[in-house]
Amino acid sequence: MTKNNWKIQPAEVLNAGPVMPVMVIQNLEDAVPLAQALVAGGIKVLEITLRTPIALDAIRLISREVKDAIVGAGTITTPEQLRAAEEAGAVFAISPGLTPKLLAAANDGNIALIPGIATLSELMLGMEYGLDHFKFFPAEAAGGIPMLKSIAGPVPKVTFCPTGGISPENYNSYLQLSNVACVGGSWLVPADVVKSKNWARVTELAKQTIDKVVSV
Ligand SMILES: O=C(O)C(=O)C[C@H](O)[C@H](O)COP(=O)(O)O
Repeated sequence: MTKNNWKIQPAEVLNAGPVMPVMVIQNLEDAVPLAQALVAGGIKVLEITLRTPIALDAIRLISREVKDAIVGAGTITTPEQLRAAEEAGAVFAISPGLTPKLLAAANDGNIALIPGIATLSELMLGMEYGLDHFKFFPAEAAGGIPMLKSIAGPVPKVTFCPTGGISPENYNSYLQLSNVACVGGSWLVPADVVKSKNWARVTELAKQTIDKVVSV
């Protein structure tokens, strides 16, 4: 489903690569080098969570300076945050869940919303607002692969980005599923690696992860 007012469609975001890093940026000075390191490793789509006070500034900087990145804001739970993310330059927003208010605000706004669902009823509510791409969160805790397979029975035409508990051990199993386009996770940006500003390691980890994707 295409929404003409959105700068980019959810399908494009979820199909731009197999993995989406969930970034928690503590220091603004890390924002651009971290994003560049991920892009150098082959990752285009970045989710910058609004979990830190400088997150919006980080989105602003990365959108301006890392041209090859598709920059999104994560942890969006309110219409106000959605508008702030758009104002900062994000082209999409990801949320851990959904509410009618958030869905309505997204329909009126200019950036794509990829809301989180963990139940069929939440999924059906999102579909009522015209969406067909969702985050499945928290993936492992909410039923993991068996849950996604079960959803594909009654609702086969919806695509997911499972996030929450995804790891180097299980990401390929998720990527094999018919209703999964990509997976998200913080494992791609380990806090200690960022803290030590080891950007080469960030690039290496991204490359290794993409290289090990088993094509379906
Ligand atoms: O902050 C948000 O917007 C979230 O919805 C949560 C994150 O996507 C998960 O916390 C990532 O999960 P892990 O990869 O298991 O660390």
